[in-house]
Amino acid sequence: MSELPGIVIAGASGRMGQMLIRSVLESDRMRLVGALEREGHDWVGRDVGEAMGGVALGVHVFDDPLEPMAKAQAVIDFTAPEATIALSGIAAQARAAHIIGTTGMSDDQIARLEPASRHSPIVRAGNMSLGVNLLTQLVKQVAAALDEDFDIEVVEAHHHHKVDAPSGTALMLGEAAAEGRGVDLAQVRDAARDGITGARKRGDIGFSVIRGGDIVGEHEVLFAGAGERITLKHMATDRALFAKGALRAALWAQDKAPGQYDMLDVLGLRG
Ligand SMILES: NC(=O)C1=CN([C@@H]2O[C@H](COP(=O)(O)OP(=O)(O)OC[C@H]3O[C@@H](n4cnc5c(N)ncnc54)[C@H](O)[C@@H]3O)[C@@H](O)[C@H]2O)C=CC1
Ligand SMILES: O=C(O)C1=N[C@H](C(=O)O)C[C@H](O)C1
Repeated sequence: MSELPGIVIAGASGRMGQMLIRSVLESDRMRLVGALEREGHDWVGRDVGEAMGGVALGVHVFDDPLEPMAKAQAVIDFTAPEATIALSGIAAQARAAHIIGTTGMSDDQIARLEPASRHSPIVRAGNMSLGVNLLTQLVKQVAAALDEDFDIEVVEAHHHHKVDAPSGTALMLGEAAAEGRGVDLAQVRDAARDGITGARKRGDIGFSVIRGGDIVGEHEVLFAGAGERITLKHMATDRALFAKGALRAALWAQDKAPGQYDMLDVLGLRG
């Protein structure tokens, strides 16, 4: 019988990193072969189980990805944009799938993933949950059915530690709305209202951002017309759902050709 796919978790000590490690350990379809943290982090060199406050697992935390990646069939990466770009090159060398949950990447940074995707599959999504990915398809459908008499607004709320805005999910939802309407999001995006902004521009897609407490992730797309409003909403109450999607992507990617994919591909939702 062939061995279970070996998984490396990047950003091991983070909110998602720890959730992902627990999820891999609970899975009977994959095995944890390594953990990564940034250079200088106090987890580097330690057993990851002990660093998490539990029993030793015989799996160590590295700051250099080369050694753990040599044993990996996939790396699951919820870190930060520049860390993700650097890791893409090493995943490509190892011919391992790179599952990217990191958000806040600029268009230039996303373009820098392309060389790696010629050697191994990359699955990247601003939100790995089934619910949000289904919601993008509903948003696209509603946006296609309504004209610009309906103003589209995306509202998101997250915990006070989050460093990027609008969230990756809000941008996915904005992209879905723009696609449904047949416009380029970059041309209609309005994400910075403050002061005397002037009246809302017809056709714009607006973004509002809330940061507070321990909110896991809430997203609402509002279609506001004259005398009526439609709202489509998703609420995440447990980070486990993002981890579940990421593990599913890691398994799905095992027999895929090099290239760039997203969770619509993984979940078979592309419409
Ligand atoms: N796509 C999705 O479904 C989801 C995406 N995210 C995104 O995942 C990212 C991480 O989120 P959190 O876990 O909440 O943040 P966090 O700040 O708790 O964790 C990030 C971890 O990455 C580590 N890191 C930074 N540079 C590194 C490097 N070069 N090598 C290895 N590790 C490095 C940090 O030390 C930290 O432990 C964010 O971009 C967030 O928006 C979060 C939840 C769901
Ligand atoms: O940083 C987070 O926590 C989350 N980030 C993702 C995003 O930017 O949309 C996904 C989820 O909402 C949680």
